[in-house]
Amino acid sequence: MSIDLSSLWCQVLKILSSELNNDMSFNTMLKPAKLVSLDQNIATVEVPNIFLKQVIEKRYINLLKDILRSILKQDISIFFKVGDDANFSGTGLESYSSQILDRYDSKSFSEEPISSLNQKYTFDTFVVGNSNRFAHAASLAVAQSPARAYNPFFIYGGVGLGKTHLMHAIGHYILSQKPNYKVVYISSERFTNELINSIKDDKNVEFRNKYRTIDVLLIDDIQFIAGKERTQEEFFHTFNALHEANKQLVISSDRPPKEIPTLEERLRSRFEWGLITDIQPPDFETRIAILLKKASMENLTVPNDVINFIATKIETNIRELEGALIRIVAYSSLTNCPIDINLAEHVLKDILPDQKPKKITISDILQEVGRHFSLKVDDFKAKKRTKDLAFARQVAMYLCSELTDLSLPKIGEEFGGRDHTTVIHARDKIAQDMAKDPQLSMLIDSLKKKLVQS
Ligand SMILES: Nc1ncnc2c1ncn2[C@@H]1O[C@H](COP(=O)(O)OP(=O)(O)OP(=O)(O)O)[C@@H](O)[C@H]1O
Repeated sequence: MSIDLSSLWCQVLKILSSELNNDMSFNTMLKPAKLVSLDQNIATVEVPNIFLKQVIEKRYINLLKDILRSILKQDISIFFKVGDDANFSGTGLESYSSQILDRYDSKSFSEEPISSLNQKYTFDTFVVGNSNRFAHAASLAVAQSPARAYNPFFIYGGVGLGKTHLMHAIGHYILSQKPNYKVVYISSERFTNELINSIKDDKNVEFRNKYRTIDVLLIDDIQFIAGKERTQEEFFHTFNALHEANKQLVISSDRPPKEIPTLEERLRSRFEWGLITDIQPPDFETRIAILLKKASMENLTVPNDVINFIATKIETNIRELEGALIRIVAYSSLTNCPIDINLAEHVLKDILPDQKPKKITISDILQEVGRHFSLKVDDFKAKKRTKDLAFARQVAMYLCSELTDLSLPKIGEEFGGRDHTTVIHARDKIAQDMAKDPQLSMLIDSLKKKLVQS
């Protein structure tokens, strides 16, 4: 793509500043960011420090994606990296940038092996609790006997629960015992991009050699290759080559193999050959232990009541748990205020305004969809069946099945006593059409966003 990055970024910032209507957050959070590369459909945005990186990732990534999509007419993934530019220094937060594992350096295809293990992700720094005890024990067994204990080893669990950490820990452990081993950690997204680049650069053979001659392959977020035929095909052969050569494969995903949609059967069954283990969200005691460990690793002094407060507020994502701790410490150092509950409340209120997801009702959905299609709520319940109305009704049924926990018969009942099979048909039809029609997909996204935010 030959695009002038700075003029593209200027355009993005212009739209952003008018969308946000909020000069403060625009000036402090987003203005210092800059677009440093756009490779295939991956944009890399550099930000001055980890604090801004976390805030922008949490709050503005969807908006930025929408804007880039509207300008470039294609879906763009965005990765943030903390810049080492001198212009960015002086914020007092640079020390935190070392925590970033820059997994997404998406240059052209390179034959160099990747050995990007994060020094901080070891078994020593991993806090074991009920939620991850089995995953930890199995990871250790794999690390102690690569390709002999469990192969492949498949770890799954929700966002930010330690899957990547355990994979890196396996890699470090194996390298400490067998320094000559070729251990490769790669995200599935990068694997896909390298494959695309190797095709583009006519380097298929080199790509194959690179991935089929290693001793341990740690591949993260495998759900990303679902639906990507060529990547699945390539990965299938990589998997076979490594497995047949008795090399260790460790795979992570946000869900178990059988729940990954559009994953080829032959891959799914291979993922189930070895051991599958899950990681659950940590309980309160484990959250406290993780915060204490993190504070001591970073030499941070944080009072116990503040640690307790963070552990109470953030229940499901360890990345957010750590992020909250860092934000509180960063805020205190930038403002020279002591770390106490008041400051923690202030910082977390700002960053995590609403911990509890809003409960969305059928009536909310009918009103929102009705507003979009200029229909009255009663129209959805009526027997009338014009083409436009039928489509709006299907959209509303789809949203009801996605955003409420009501049963399908109950949803049908709310739409003028329709049968639950009508709801199933509407739900599946919209889901299938969304996969083919980006405009419909954008419409559903924007309706969802409005419903969640209203
Ligand atoms: N048990 C743990 N002990 C200490 N730190 C942990 C633990 N679990 C997770 N973390 C930390 O939480 C952060 C997020 O973990 P990680 O990146 O491994 O999550 P993930 O499950 O791979 O998330 P994603 O699905 O987003 O890739 C990391 O900084 C990691 O070190």
